Amino acid sequence: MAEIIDGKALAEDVVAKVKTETARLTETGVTPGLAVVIVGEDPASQVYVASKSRRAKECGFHSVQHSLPQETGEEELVALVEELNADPAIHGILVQLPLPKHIDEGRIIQTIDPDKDVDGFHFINVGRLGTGTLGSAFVPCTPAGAMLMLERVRGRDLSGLSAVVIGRSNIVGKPMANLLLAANATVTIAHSRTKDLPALARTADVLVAAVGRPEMIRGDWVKPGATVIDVGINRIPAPEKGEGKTRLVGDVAFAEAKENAGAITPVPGGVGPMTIAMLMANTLTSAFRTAGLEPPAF
Ligand SMILES: Nc1nc2c(c(=O)[nH]1)N[C@@H](CN(C=O)c1ccc(C(=O)N[C@@H](CCC(=O)O)C(=O)O)cc1)CN2
Repeated sequence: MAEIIDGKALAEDVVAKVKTETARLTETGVTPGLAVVIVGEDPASQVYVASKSRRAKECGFHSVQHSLPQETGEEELVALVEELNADPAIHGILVQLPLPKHIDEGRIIQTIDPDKDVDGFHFINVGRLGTGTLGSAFVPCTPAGAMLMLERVRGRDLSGLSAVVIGRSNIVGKPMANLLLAANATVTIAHSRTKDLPALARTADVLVAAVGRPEMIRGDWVKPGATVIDVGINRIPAPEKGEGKTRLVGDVAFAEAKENAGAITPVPGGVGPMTIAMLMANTLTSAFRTAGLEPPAF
């Protein structure tokens, strides 16, 4: 039976460290500032943004939230991001995704000052991560959190281990693969066109699922003793809980996979809470850099 890697507990540890380091930085006259921008009324996005703003306050940050209506124009959003770029009290800017369809997401992300891009989505930060220039990069929060969870069971150096990342998104799959490579794992990125995915998954000492398909990765895809990191967060119908009720599941069939895995992250309570904790860590890092100080390591 696998060890369950508790994302909620680890997220609390990260936030506790952010709080301590924020207090230390604030004594020098710099308070970390985070601006969170949301456009529209998507209920899940509203929950995530509220959690981010709440966590930022809890950490002692200067926390600003801009909630814009669904019909906000692209130029208006660009203007807001430029204003935040120029605001010295703001060290981190996060624009919640997805944006409404009439707004070019790519343009908005590239408008964010790379040195305030605490989501790590700007080309400059993608390039820094891709070239292993991690000292100056912002690493996207979900893969950064997933790596901390992995570190708890496998340590920092993954030399000699094979890692398979299922999913090739810019937000999770590709940065995760780069982080695993930077930790010396031998990395394969798999996707919907990969031949015999179950057989490839079974070769992995570290299996990362980031496909966005509920419970696609079955128990017999998991090599005995492997570490399984489930990045998927999918809401599915749960008629057993009552009519119209839903429940959250990952991309991994958890009950089956935990029988084979050595360690596994749950959903909920796994990578999700770590995403928000790492946003706090990235914002703190940005504030330390702005102050010309060495940021704490997470
Ligand atoms: N600009 C960004 N947009 C989005 C990101 C991101 O990193 N940056 N990631 C996701 C959503 N997300 C944060 O924004 C996020 C998703 C899920 C969780 C989380 O804690 N999930 C809980 C379950 C919550 C529930 O009950 O619904 C869990 O897994 O335990 C946190 C953050 C897309 N957009």
